[in-house]
Amino acid sequence: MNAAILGVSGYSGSALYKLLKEHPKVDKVNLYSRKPRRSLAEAVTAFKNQPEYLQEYDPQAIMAENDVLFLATPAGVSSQLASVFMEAKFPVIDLSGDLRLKKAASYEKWYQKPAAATKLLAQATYGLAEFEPVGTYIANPGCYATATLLALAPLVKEDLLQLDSIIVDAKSGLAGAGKKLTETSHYAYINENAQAYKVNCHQHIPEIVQELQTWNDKLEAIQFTTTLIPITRGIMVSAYAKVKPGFAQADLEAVFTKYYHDKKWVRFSGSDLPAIRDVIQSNYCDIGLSYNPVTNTVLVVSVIDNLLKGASGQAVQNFNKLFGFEETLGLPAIPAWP
Ligand SMILES: NC(=O)C1=CN([C@@H]2O[C@H](COP(=O)(O)OP(=O)(O)OC[C@H]3O[C@@H](n4cnc5c(N)ncnc54)[C@H](OP(=O)(O)O)[C@@H]3O)[C@@H](O)[C@H]2O)C=CC1
Ligand SMILES: CC(=O)N[C@@H](CCC(=O)OP(=O)(O)O)C(=O)O
Repeated sequence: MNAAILGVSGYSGSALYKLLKEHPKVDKVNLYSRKPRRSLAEAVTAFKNQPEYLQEYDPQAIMAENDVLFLATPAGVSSQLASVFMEAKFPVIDLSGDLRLKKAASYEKWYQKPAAATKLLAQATYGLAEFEPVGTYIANPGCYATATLLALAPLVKEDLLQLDSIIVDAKSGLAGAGKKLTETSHYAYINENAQAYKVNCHQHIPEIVQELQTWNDKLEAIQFTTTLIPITRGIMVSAYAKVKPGFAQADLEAVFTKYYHDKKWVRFSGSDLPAIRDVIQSNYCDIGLSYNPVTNTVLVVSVIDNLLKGASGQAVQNFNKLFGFEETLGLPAIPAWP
């Protein structure tokens, strides 16, 4: 089987390249770029011993030479590229947010860019791997959205929360912002610092709410804040909510165990709250919870490696599901420690 990547020179594209090169069912990885005729070594110095060249982006050639295309491009790109692949029913796994939101107006409001055509939005499948079936065009979830949705799913699906009380405090390392340098990604700014950003306007808010509403249509909104912290990889989500009367720590743990005991890439640890370090360089989402009977509030902590479970790892998980492979194939199950 051959796999194509557009965007290999970016952070999530590079992580994807490593996974696909080591995947037992992938014979060849073909790389395409808007800046072709470069060796991979020129595009990503860490890959200087790898033989591939970046080829011209040509949808017909991509479909002729590959079985699947991964798009690891920024928002605003795949909305322009998707239609030719959808018309041909050619499998695409899109790491960007372009086809995650079902309503074009919502995309335009939160991303401040023109949306993909409504027909394309309708054909894309939201790819939260633990809960959604795969389609031919998979809109891979956002990194914060993945960690948040996995933290809240059992509680929201079982209707155990006061739904207007959900507050999500999410923290991310810098690799989540991609390779582009900005004012806030200089070492002098990020080092020994923490900064809340995109408060009440983060593009993952509508994505999270859209998915939560498919699970519980009484939910209207969540409070969601993102903070940049001085690490390279990793996301920690702390989700707080008031619990309906009658539930204690053990009851909540039982619900999480029911949902996650058979999920290969979620490790629920009861009242032991996970740390970002526990999942780095793996495809795991680790989750723990603590119920406070004094305030009637549950805290659920979830951690992921944003470049793996939050991007390329979940993309390969979806690839495995799409082609009927074991969900764990080609994915790292041993985190880097220390
Ligand atoms: N980083 C993360 O943790 C996560 C990222 N994502 C999503 O994955 C996508 C990629 O993110 P990330 O890897 O961080 O981004 P980067 O900025 O690191 O990389 C972007 C890649 O896209 C390529 N690219 C940019 N513009 C175009 C274009 N017009 N046509 C073709 N290729 C283009 C770049 O190539 P070049 O500049 O060399 O031409 C580069 O390879 C984004 O949509 C992001 O939101 C999702 C979850 C987590
Ligand atoms: C630290 C950091 O800047 N993170 C990015 C994560 C975006 C992302 O990867 O998600 P999309 O695919 O939805 O754009 C952010 O907060 O926008």
